[in-house]
Amino acid sequence: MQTVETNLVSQLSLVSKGFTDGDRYHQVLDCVDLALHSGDTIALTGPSGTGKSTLLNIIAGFEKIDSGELQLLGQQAQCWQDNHWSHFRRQQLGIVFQQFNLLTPLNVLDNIRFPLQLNKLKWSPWADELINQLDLREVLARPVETLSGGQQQRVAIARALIHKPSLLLADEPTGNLDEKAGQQVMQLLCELAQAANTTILMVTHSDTCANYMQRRWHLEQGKIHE
Ligand SMILES: Nc1ncnc2c1ncn2[C@@H]1O[C@H](COP(=O)(O)OP(=O)(O)OP(=O)(O)O)[C@@H](O)[C@H]1O
Repeated sequence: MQTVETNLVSQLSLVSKGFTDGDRYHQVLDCVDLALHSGDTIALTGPSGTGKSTLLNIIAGFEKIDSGELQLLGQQAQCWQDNHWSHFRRQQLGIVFQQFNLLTPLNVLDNIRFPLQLNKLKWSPWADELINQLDLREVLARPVETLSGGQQQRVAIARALIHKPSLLLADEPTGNLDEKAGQQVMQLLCELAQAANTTILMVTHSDTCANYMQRRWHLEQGKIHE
């Protein structure tokens, strides 16, 4: 009898993905197998251009796989329709994009509480803690486009965490922050992982940040090495 792993958040089996560049095919993931369990915190490292963002985009449903299987919360996600992906992203996922992807007509507070409104959730003590820890209280009324890169990154982190997602995908979440702010963000991520059993897959080029995570996956030449 097949046993079902209840704490399995995502599993990739023999996943391959590539892009066509003119008449050249560039393989980015080559038969990758990996499993993410509840509460796992993983740093994803590897040289520039090896496919780290692509892997996050696949798990978030922004890129389709060429072959293999993608499982999310026990379901075959490669068969999901757009509305199923939207539902999953809204309820289960927090994403910190490399380019932040903030909602530019809105101010900081409206950006941060957007996931709460989508999920019909109330403001919580955790929301206040995020704002304080990320030092955003003074700028809540400011339009996001008037903020510095580091401030925008902190808004993006607050927005990704505010609904306590079961899975957080973060693409270099401390890339624009100074050392102190970067360490505060890493501590927040670890706190969230413990308090809410959130699984974290975080792309980073920083050894210091990677050391905050329990495990490290290195992506190179299409393969993941632990
Ligand atoms: N939509 C796309 N169309 C064509 N090529 C793409 C696309 N997305 C990514 N690529 C290519 O796939 C490769 C992997 O890109 P990806 O952004 O995933 O790398 P990365 O490891 O995240 O890089 P970095 O560390 O510089 O952010 C690169 O060669 C990139 O040019």
